[in-house]
This record gives sequence, C-alpha cells and structure tokens, in this order.
Amino acid sequence: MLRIAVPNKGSLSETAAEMLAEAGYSGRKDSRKLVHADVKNDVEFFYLRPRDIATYVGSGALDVGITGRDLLLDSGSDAHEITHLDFADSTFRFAAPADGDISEIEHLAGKRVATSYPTLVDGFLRQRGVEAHTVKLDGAVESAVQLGVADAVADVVSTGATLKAAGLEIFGPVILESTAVLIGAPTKHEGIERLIRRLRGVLVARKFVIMDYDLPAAQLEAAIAVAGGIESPTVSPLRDEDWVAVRVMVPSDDANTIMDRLYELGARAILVTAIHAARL
Ligand SMILES: Nc1ncnc2c1ncn2[C@@H]1O[C@H](COP(=O)(O)OP(=O)(O)OP(=O)(O)O)[C@@H](O)[C@H]1O
Ligand SMILES: O=P(O)(O)OC[C@H]1O[C@H](OP(=O)(O)OP(=O)(O)O)[C@H](O)[C@@H]1O
Ligand SMILES: [Mg+2]
Repeated sequence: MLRIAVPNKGSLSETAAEMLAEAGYSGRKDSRKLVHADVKNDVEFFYLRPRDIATYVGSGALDVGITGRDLLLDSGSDAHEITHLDFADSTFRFAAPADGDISEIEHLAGKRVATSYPTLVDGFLRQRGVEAHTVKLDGAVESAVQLGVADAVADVVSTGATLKAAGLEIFGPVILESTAVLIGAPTKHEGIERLIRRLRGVLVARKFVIMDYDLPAAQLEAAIAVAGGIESPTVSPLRDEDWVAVRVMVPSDDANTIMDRLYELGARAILVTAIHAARL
C-alpha cells in the first residue's frame, strides 16, 4: 500500500483534499480522523500537520506527501520535490517598517528577524554573509515588529495585505518562490507513478477546457496559430466542404480571449466544455 501524507489543516488542506478526490481517491469523512485507507486504490492517507509532512516522508516512514516547498526546505529533510501542484503560490520575503531604517538585506546585520521558517532564513542570510538573529514564532509573524520582539520579519506573502495592515514593506531579494508540491521519500515506492499520473491529470483538468468550433477551411492555419492545442488540434470534415470542425484544448484562463480571436477569423458555434479527468 502506498502511504500518503496529507495536510490536516491550514491553507493547504482543503485544496489537497479536493485534488485527491478529483483524482478518484476516497478521503476521510470525519475531520478528526488521522488515518484513512482507500483499499480499492491500494493507498493509505495520513492526515498530518503540514510542517511535519517533510519529516515523515524524508525519514521514509511515509512514501509521498503534499506540502509547501517552503516547508520542505525549512525542514531540512531528505524528502525531494516530485512535482508542483499549482496551488498555494506565495513568495517568501523580508519586510520591515515602511518608514524605518531597514531597506536592504545588509541592514539586517545585528538585528532580530521574526519568522516561522528559521532554517530557511538562517541559511539564506548566512549564504549572503549577513549575521542576524532569527526569532522563531509560530504564526502571525507580522505583529512581531509592532510588539517589539523583532526589527524585521521574513514570511509568506501572497496578496501582501497582511504586511500592509501591519505597516510593513517588503525589501531585499526574494528568499523563495513557493507553491504546493508533491514530495517523495528517498526510496521510491512502485505505486507512486500512478498517483503522479492521476494528480497530473487533475492539474490538466483544472487548468484546461475543451474548445469546439466550426471554421471556414481556408482559415485553418490562422486559427491553429491562435490555439495550437497540446499536441495538435483534431480537425474533422463537415458536410459543407468549405468548412471544418476543430477541437482543441486551451488554458481556461485564456478561453474568452481565444474565442474572441477565433470569432474574428470567422469561427462560429464556438463551444467550451470542462474536462472532468485527463491522462495525457
Ligand atoms: N496566504 C497564503 N497564500 C498562499 N499560500 C500560503 C498562504 N499562507 C500560507 N501559505 C502556504 O501554506 C503552507 C503553510 O501551511 P500551514 O498549514 O502552516 O498554513 P497556515 O495557513 O499558515 O496554517 P496555520 O493555520 O497553522 O496558520 C506554506 O507552504 C505556505 O507557503
Ligand atoms: O499576503 P497575504 O495575502 O496577506 O497572505 C500572507 C499571510 O497569510 C499567511 O498567514 P495565515 O493566515 O496562515 O496566518 P499565520 O501567520 O498564523 O500562519 C502568511 O503567514 C501571511 O501572514
Ligand atoms: Mg500561516
């Protein structure tokens, strides 16, 4: 049985559970349950704190897990990143009071930096020869400066709203671009390939839609230049020989722009449908 670590709470847990459900796995029904076996698919899920997942997978106790790239790197574990999962995108940045005297990484020398990711931050500062003191906090790191326990922070930034509300401003280089990732144990379990294929299928189903349209045959090359599909569009004859029917996968975010451009080329009856599952 493939043993899979999934986040039991926090920002990653809901989407991770949704993706596994879309990949055809059964999940726990009761949010307090810590283990769930999906016997039909020969996998067992362990619901763990996101921060602990890399430790379990790196030790080989579990075969694979879903966590954040920032948490993986901060853990220092032997687990490795297999693939990104396209959610929980964030950057990891330094920030300090907007009107203060810290605006470059060098200004952190001798200062206190609050963070929930001390290994990551210490390593980054050391690499750049800056000697600062990290203050380890569990969360709500943005309040540390206002409350006087630190001079600057290093934390996850998504919209930037939390930093702004705390009167802090980003400075210095990007410490890390993070995202949710699938991580694997040092020794590979044979069942992992099927899980990866299923999750990649979910990513495609989430990211792409199918577009069907009818087009004057003479415009085919121009239309393919607008939307070329993943490999090559399906082109079928219509009863009227001057027209063809085209089917192509397009990124869902671009669907409306592509429809506009195809319409301008003469395409008609443009239909967009969702993909429920995919194996490319
Ligand atoms: N606002 C956010 N946007 C995107 N990703 C985020 C955000 N906040 C946290 N993350 C990501 O979620 C992961 C942290 O998981 P964790 O469960 O600790 O989230 P959390 O929301 O901080 O949970 P907690 O309830 O303990 O605060 C990290 O990979 C981090 O980059
Ligand atoms: O840039 P933003 O969109 O404002 O998001 C970033 C904030 O989100 C997370 O906090 P979370 O809600 O997880 O609380 P925490 O600090 O207690 O972990 C993260 O730690 C930042 O504080
Ligand atoms: Mg958080």
